[in-house]
Amino acid sequence: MPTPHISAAPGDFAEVILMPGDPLRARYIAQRFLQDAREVTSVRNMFGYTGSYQGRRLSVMGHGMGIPSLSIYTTELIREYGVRVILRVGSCGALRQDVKLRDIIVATAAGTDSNVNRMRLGGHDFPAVADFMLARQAVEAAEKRGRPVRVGSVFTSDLFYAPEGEVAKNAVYARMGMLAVEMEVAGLYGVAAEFGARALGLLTVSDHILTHESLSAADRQTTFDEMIELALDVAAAQ
Ligand SMILES: O=P(O)(O)O[C@H]1O[C@H](CO)[C@@H](O)[C@H]1O
Ligand SMILES: O=c1cc[nH]c(=O)[nH]1
Repeated sequence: MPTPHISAAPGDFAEVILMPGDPLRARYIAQRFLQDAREVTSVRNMFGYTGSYQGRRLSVMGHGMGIPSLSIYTTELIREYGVRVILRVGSCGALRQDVKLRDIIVATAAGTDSNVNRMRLGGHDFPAVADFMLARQAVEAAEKRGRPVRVGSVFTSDLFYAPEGEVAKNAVYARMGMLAVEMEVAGLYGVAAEFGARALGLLTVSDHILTHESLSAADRQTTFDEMIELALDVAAAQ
């Protein structure tokens, strides 16, 4: 049944879905990589498509920016549409000099300044970790394609434009081993845990917090093919 945020009919989504924040990146992925892609939802222009990739039924849909938006779409996809595997394909800002623009990150875990996972766990800390098999398959797919990836934790921030005190914390996140900052992965892992799905965040570095290099909005929409191909390899293996 349609939800307040998704107009698709029952069965319209595949069990495996790729999710970028940007709905236009979702459209790009559907048009470029899926066979027989069909738009299944467009409420609020948060486009979703279902088609196939290498013979496997597959969906792609935007999840918007920030944990609250992602949580709405992923909860409804899992609970109402039977989605079982969610692969976020996002952008992020590098926190360390050894992480470069356009590097691909397999986000095995995420710290966060958001309170949502504590709300899920009675006020306690939640281990926001990726599904191990999905992470392993992503790393294996990268090795097979001869494509280097960074594997490690990221920081999921509620604020894109952080006040000075919060910006200063970027150095702490880096010191604590985090590779990059973005805005959804910790929330995705919390939703997946609560509703029994499996999830992985793959990220491409679009900005550098230390060097201030950055990609354009157009680049973020259409030039993440190397990461998307890895996500498709993982999706095809489910
Ligand atoms: O490019 P996406 O997937 O949207 O990811 C990153 O970009 C947005 C901020 O510009 C946030 O959603 C952040 O997580
Ligand atoms: O959340 C994000 C996404 C991309 N780049 C950043 O600096 N932050």
